[in-house]
Amino acid sequence: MPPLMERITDALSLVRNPRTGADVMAAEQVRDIATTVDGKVRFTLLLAPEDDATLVRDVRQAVEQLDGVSDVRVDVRDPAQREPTPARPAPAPNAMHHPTAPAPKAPGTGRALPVMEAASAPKAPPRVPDPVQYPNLGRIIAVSSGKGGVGKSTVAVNLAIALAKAGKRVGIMDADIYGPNLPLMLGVDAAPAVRDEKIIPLEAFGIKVISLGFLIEKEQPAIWRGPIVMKIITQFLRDVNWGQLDYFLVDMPPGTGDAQLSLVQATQVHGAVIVTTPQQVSVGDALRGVKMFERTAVPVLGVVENMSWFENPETGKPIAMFGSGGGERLAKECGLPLIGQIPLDPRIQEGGDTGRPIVDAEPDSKASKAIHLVAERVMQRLDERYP
Ligand SMILES: Nc1ncnc2c1ncn2[C@@H]1O[C@H](COP(=O)(O)OP(=O)(O)OP(=O)(O)O)[C@@H](O)[C@H]1O
Repeated sequence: MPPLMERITDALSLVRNPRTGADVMAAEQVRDIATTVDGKVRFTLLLAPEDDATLVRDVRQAVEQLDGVSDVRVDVRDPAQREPTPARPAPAPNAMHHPTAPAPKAPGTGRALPVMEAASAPKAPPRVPDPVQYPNLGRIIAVSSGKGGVGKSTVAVNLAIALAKAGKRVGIMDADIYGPNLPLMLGVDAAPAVRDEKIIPLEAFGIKVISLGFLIEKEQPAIWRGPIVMKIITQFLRDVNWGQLDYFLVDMPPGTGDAQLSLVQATQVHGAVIVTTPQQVSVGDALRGVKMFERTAVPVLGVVENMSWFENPETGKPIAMFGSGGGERLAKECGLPLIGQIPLDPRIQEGGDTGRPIVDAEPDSKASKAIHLVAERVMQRLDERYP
């Protein structure tokens, strides 16, 4: 049977708005679909004043009749209303914490996010939550990039392992909710256990890791937005049993969207690392990222240029494959230090695809050494800022 989320979206695609004749999925009238492990489904329906209210019943019925669905909750919202900002989640435990809640399902059998019970559309006026301190997480570092595909996750994972190899206690959270790829890169993919109302992170290469990829059904459409993103991030910070860490890395989605804002609203981020590539002619995207962190009082620790050069296997000389100077230009323009240049190395991609990051697989490679250098500089910059 296809995953529940797919069946829900398929069922909703058959529901037509009598006023427009369009199906509610194609017309983007349904938002923020969330499921729990025990079959509770919740979503928002945008219902304009001129729409027929029977649409609420129709969408509910379409989902209720699906196998495995135990409860359906439809939050109706006027599309003219501004998207609500969630109030800070109440400390009270939600579905995931319920002692009788079933454990997450095994991998590949239709996992669902065990977090959505409390994800109600707030009735109170929107307010921005106060950041919460999580002293057990140590220094919180956001690894970010202006664009996708520059190697941000690769840098985050290898940096985390390099810090662990330096004797630090390290955790990493995949906030790249639109394309969580830490499970693949670290070769771990299982539904984490829940013990004493906390999620137990998985461990790989000496680091603790949690990813939405462990919890959602595969191929789930990327429709996490606004309030739901905030919920996920808060739960990953608060409801995962991280133990005491020295460094907590957050692999951000590219750009400056919901997740970036949610993270800085949810907690104090001690520093950000911006990953870029040499060919980034225009530094505009990355610059916007830097500005966003600065606006939210998150110090940017530096710029890492990835895929900086390629070593000619015959001569051992570096070749600038993709032009040069992008990282330096960005660093200069933002008044930031360039804290590392990582070469293009096919073994990095191999390591990413096979779940054996290069810092572990090829510790003596130039790429690994460059990453260790980044780790040292990150630690140093944080020590300077937070003596
Ligand atoms: N220095 C490198 N040398 C060779 N391949 C690399 C290097 N850095 C990253 N890659 C490869 O490039 C691809 C993109 O990397 P990655 O997924 O880390 O990028 P990203 O910026 O996190 O992308 P997105 O945000 O879109 O997920 C991957 O296949 C990765 O293995």
